[in-house]
Amino acid sequence: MDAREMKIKAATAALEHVEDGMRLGIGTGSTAEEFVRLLAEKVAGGLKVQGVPTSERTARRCVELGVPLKSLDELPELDLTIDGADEVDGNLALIKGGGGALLREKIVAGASTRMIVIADESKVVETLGAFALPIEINPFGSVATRIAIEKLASRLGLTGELKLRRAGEEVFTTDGGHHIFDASFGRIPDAEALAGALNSIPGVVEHGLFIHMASLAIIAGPAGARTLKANNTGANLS
Ligand SMILES: O=C[C@H](O)[C@H](O)[C@H](O)COP(=O)(O)O
Repeated sequence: MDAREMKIKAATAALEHVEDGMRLGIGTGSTAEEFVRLLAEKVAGGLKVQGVPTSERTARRCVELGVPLKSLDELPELDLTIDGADEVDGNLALIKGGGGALLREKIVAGASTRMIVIADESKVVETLGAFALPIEINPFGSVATRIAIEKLASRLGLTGELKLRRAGEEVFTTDGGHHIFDASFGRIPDAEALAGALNSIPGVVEHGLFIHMASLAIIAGPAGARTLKANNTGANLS
């Protein structure tokens, strides 16, 4: 099974959690896009859902494929969000934001009763941090914000490069008009402490640590899909 087939496998299993009439948060990224494609087929077949997209990219894809959309202001309470991740640990703590959608993803997941993560086995780690942590910042005072992040991380025993994300020649700009530092801290033993600390820096808009947000991860590997719940419990799906 190649990488795309694994994403499809996870997205297919996630679709089983979608029920008629649901208000659905719809994630961003290549795995979430497989979910959108499969969801659109179900919608064409009569399934009634209302989706809230986590990015302009996902919104465009939903419109192209005919998935009905609402804004989060129109639909501020959601039943379920299905989204991808860059890393997942055994307690379902996540790193997200590789596609730059972390802020809207976190707002949408926070407005949802449940969040299900879909990913392939390559995303599962023992300790978060091999993937550089996206930190969304306000462009104003970004040098001061960088220094504040570095000082604070160092107090937690973390050091590493903070790379300003670029899109070709330009600085990458998020849907919210912000910039992103990708922080290569390496292993993050206490993600909760880092998350809290980053939230205390005024120039930090949001960070890609999603802790205690997901209730289930559907992980697809060459042999099939399995579920992962907090504290390493879960089951094989096929
Ligand atoms: O900002 C992007 C998101 O957090 C994505 O869900 C994450 O980067 C995973 O994307 P993919 O499914 O393409 O690996």
